[in-house]
Amino acid sequence: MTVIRNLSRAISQVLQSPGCGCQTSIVPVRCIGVSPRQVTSDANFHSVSFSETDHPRVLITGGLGQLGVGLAKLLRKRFGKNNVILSDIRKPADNVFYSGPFIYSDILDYKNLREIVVNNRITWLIHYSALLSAVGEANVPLARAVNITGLHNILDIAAEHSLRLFVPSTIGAFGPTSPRNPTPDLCIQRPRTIYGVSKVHAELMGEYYHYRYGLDFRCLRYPGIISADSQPGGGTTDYAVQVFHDAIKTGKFQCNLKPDTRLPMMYIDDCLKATLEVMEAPAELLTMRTYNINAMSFTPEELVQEVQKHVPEFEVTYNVDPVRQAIADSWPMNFDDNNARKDWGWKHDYDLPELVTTMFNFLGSESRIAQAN
Ligand SMILES: NC(=O)c1ccc[n+]([C@@H]2O[C@H](COP(=O)([O-])OP(=O)(O)OC[C@H]3O[C@@H](n4cnc5c(N)ncnc54)[C@H](O)[C@@H]3O)[C@@H](O)[C@H]2O)c1
Ligand SMILES: C[C@@H](O)[C@H](N)C(=O)O
Repeated sequence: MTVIRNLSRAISQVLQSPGCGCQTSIVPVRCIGVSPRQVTSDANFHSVSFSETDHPRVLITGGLGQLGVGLAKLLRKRFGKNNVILSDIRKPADNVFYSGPFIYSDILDYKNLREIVVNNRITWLIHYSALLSAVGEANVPLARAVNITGLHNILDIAAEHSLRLFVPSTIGAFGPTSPRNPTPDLCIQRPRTIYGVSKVHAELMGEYYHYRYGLDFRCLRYPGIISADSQPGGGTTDYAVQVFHDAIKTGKFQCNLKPDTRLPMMYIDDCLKATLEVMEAPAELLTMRTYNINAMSFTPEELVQEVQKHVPEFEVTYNVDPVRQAIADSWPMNFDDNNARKDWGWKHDYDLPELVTTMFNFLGSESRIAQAN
């Protein structure tokens, strides 16, 4: 019995090693790189073999947005600076450029993506490029190209090169006919934004590639993310970041959502921690490939009350943006993330008071430094 237990533990350790993207085969001998673009209907993907001490070689697409730079910092601490490559179509700031490898990559250029993956021996792909909810509604053709066509490129590259692939989804993948309080992992998903539609598409395509081709696809539905040292890229939850900057700069804030609009939110450190944890989770713990994650849920009114504990004279007025309000009214109010907690031990660190204190500590010290210079 002991021998069998040890043997099965050894096999599962091989399957759990960070670089191993294999679920379908117990003995991943070598990579057979077959792309769904190139091949037969019954193709099966196999993993590259890795020694257990190997670190993954990570490529982050869309890395200059709100989340990518922070994720690169976290992953570089864990896997080494040169094992994590940031990429985007924009020009990086000096501090980002000099903090580790950066490369130009347009996800709509399949050949260029493939070249980057091959030349850098990438094993993990974190796909952050996207147009968010509000900017997506302002430019539907571009959102469709980046969020859907771009995703197809990413899926094919990941399958062809046996990568472990992370694609974030969002609370925006639900719509007005979904249960909103709370919203479980599995329920009706009929979003009314191109952003939401593209994210449901990503969830379904990723899961399909997983079951059809053995792609190691992993996906978390993020709530609205709040960060101090990076700006949001044009979403419906952006107000919850701007409020801190305005409280410090002017003591006044104009909110573009109604005071009682409740949405799930999360501090960036929790979001990045969850992303690393799900990427490192042993495959056999994942009973699903797409999980809700949650930390807190609040309205603008509740956030303002918490902000006023730090800036008592803080004033807010409401000037509702009908596009953003309609989007927010169709999204979850509370997120049910019990499956993530049960399967791979997800646990958030920041609640609302902790988040607000952390934001003010960070932004306050930044503005003191700016005043001193
Ligand atoms: N920030 C949030 O609150 C939040 C919540 C849920 C899900 N997400 C998801 O997390 C991911 C990262 O979010 P973010 O807030 O950092 O987004 P962001 O909008 O701040 O950044 C997206 C990046 O994608 C890049 N990009 C656009 N077109 C591209 C192309 N053709 N090729 C390569 N890059 C391109 C942009 O230059 C930008 O830097 C997105 O997929 C988003 O949907 C974010
Ligand atoms: C929620 C999330 O996907 C993004 N922050 C948006 O509002 O569009």
